[in-house]
Amino acid sequence: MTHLSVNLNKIGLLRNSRGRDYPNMLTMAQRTLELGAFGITIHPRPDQRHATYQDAYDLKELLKQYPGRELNIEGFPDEKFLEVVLEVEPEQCTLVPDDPNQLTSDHGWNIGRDQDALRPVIAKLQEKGIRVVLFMDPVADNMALAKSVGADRVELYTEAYANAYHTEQRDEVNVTYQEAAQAALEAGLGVNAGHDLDLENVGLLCADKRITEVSIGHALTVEALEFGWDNVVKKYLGQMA
Ligand SMILES: CC(=O)[C@@H](O)[C@H](O)COP(=O)(O)O
Ligand SMILES: NCC(=O)COP(=O)(O)O
Repeated sequence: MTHLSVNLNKIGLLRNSRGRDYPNMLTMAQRTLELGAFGITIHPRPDQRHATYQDAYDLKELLKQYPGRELNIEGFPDEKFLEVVLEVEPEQCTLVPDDPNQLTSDHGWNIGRDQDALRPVIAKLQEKGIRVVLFMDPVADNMALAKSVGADRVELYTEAYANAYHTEQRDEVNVTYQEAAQAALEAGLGVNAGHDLDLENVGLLCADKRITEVSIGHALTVEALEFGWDNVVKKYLGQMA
């Protein structure tokens, strides 16, 4: 079974849009873990508009109550990010080549260009026992390079797959991802996947069992609204009766 790590960035975004701690990140993480999710993912960006660095510390404390479950911290390895991750010691850290002001993640690493910067960062994280994942476009030929800089896993960036899912290109694009996953496995890497996965598209991607873990946040939050909205509106109408 593929592991599900629920990305709580959008809970952070909602919380940060008002001056109080609602929704509460830890409550939502606890509910998620109690429901059986394997892990919690956050992606604190430099402006902390989603998850904050403090969330990383708080979630690590919570995860101690759930042995065998994992905290995955994603982000660009700038000085502050690395300081936090090395202190928090999550089970997994996913390095993502985001610019500081990027709306959302939109490309994988160019390892040929960035290998000299990545190698020492990966080694430092691994010294703390942290599993290191590189966010990668689904290019089979680049998987051996990811292994050569020391990564433990890759995370395949799945926006292109999600975009193709409702088109005639779906199967062809899925094959591209499966080939990239197979190349990663053959290079000795584990395979994660994420970005724009949702209830409709995640099944096909994971069907061939090459993918160990998916992290899902944006669509999961929207789907929670979609599936919960009618119920809650009815409850309010009940209060007005
Ligand atoms: C690496 C990746 O694909 C995710 O971290 C994604 O960027 C989710 O973050 P947001 O929902 O905050 O854009
Ligand atoms: N690594 C991807 C992730 O954590 C969540 O991406 P999304 O589901 O918010 O697009």
